Amino acid sequence: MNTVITGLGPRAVTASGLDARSLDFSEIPQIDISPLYGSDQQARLRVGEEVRTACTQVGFFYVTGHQVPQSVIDATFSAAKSFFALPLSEKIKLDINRSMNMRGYTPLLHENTNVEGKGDLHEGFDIALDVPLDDADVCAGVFGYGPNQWPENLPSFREALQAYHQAMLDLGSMIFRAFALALELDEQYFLPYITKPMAHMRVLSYPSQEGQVDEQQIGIGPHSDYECFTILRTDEVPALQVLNSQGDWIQAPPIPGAFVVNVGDLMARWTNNYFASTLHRVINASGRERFSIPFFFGPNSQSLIEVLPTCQNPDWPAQYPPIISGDYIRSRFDQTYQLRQPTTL
Ligand SMILES: O=C(O)CCC(=O)C(=O)O
Ligand SMILES: [Fe+2]
Repeated sequence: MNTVITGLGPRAVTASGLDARSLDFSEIPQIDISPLYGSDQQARLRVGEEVRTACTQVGFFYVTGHQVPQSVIDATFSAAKSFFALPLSEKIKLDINRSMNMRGYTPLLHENTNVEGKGDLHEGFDIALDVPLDDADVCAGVFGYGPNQWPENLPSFREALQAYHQAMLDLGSMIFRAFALALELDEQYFLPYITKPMAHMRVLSYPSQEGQVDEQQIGIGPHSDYECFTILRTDEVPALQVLNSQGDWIQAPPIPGAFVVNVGDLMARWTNNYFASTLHRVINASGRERFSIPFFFGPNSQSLIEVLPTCQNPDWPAQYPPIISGDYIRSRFDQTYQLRQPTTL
């Protein structure tokens, strides 16, 4: 691995001879991960190299060649539309503020991702790994675990989101394999860390903003994600923007059939800032409602996260002390929840 240590930590250098390509992510790479499902070892390593370049230089990439059935995705968007179309009085019965473990409904403007913002212009519904109340970790109060809550009269919503969540657990473990290859670790390195991941997931609905857009009140204010990585699917409405290293916002338009994957802060920390966790935001000024489904993937709540062995050496000492995954994620959720609006109807 060819790296240069900069004031912001090490950056990857691709072997491109003397030619300088002005990549610096005016483009977000597209990576075909289908070799990860096959047995050609060289092809798998090439996927790892592409993922390494994307994660070190951009922090974002599109994934194609996955095995998530289109029917599972379509059913989830359609279920999300039906749910958000319910009257507020129905949705608020599942208020996330009354949930012990951050599951349920968030009304419009109740979340504030940006400390300086005036509330995010989206509604959401959150689920995560469904862990029963009699589970030992739930009884012991381990952060992030517990049961989901569901609308009573919308069984198709529950079925669709559960199937989508399972598909993301499978795709997420494939992406962790690619991360391991990218980091010159054993391909299975991360698997013991994701035997009981919190695996938080949301369906989001963004109304369109008309006229002059107030930068303090957009779909989602500028933020980085907390976990190791996010797998995002959006409908066909372009609205996601990503900040490049020059400080410019770059459009990340939807690509048919592709997921967007972005590195989160816990992975940046685990890799000693080798992987970049990149700021992003959402502005929907398309004239139509927009739907998206982010799935946030990281280790088991009780995993110890220490800078990876391949991401440190005497010239590149670990910049972070070891931390329990759930403690880190809890601290990030606590910050966001402080900015939430209490629910009033
Ligand atoms: O809806 C999107 O495109 C992005 C959502 C997002 O960034 C998030 O939920 O963290
Ligand atoms: Fe995000």
